Amino acid sequence: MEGAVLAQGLTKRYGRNLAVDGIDLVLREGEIVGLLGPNGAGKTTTVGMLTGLLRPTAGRVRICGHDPEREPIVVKRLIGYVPDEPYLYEKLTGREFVTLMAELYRVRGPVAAMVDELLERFGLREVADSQIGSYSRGMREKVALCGQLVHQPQVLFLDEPTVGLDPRSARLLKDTLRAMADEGRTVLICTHILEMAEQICDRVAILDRGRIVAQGSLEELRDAARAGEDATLEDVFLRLTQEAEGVPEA
Ligand SMILES: Nc1ncnc2c1ncn2[C@@H]1O[C@H](COP(=O)(O)OP(=O)(O)OP(=O)(O)O)[C@@H](O)[C@H]1O
Repeated sequence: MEGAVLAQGLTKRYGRNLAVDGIDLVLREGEIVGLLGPNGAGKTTTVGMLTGLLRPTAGRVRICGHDPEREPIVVKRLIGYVPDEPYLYEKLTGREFVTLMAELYRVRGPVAAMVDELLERFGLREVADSQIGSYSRGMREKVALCGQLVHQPQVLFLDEPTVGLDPRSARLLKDTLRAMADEGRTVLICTHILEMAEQICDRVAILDRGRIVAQGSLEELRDAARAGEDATLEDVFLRLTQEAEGVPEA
């Protein structure tokens, strides 16, 4: 079963630095998966390869059965990707930007109404006709997200999605992602915010120095880390990443 996202032996080497070291990952339809790991663990590099933006040194990627290297257009239509610092056109208004994204993705149907609905949902109606250059950090994140939701991607990749969001917007994002998953879509979230992963992810994979050191539901990770029932994801995360670094337990 290939799932919505498949990585097999996925590897990226930068010179002598093995940034991603042969990881295997399967994401199924309808699940929200968190990719967690300390700084420099290889999360962004992994997502770069899954989205076809970075060429793997070795290994195989499939998105809904398609190869991002051989079928880049097909794969780009299927996915959405919001990087941690999205590239935005400062001179465009929010409405123009999301409309442009809809056009690039050849969205059919009532595009203007779809764009309005997204901007409204993310509380951007009042700034919809202002230039993105004047937006706050959170507004920029939200408009970038709208630009990647307008074509209703089958798989959505988000890098550090809630960093600039206020609690209401973070909640809205979580509800939106859950609704997507309920429709059978797949979401991969790279995050440092363990609370967010705990609240929203069906499953997490913990990446450390380019390797997946554990993956599963929070309960499964608690078992893997031999942590007690009341252990938080933070406890589990610290224990697993410390073990991988050979740091003795306190
Ligand atoms: N373009 C590049 N050239 C050389 N090395 C790189 C490049 N991009 C990433 N790396 C290295 O690859 C490793 C993984 O980096 P990556 O950005 O994927 O980590 P990350 O888990 O996303 O980190 P963070 O949480 O800090 O964003 C790091 O050692 C980094 O220095």
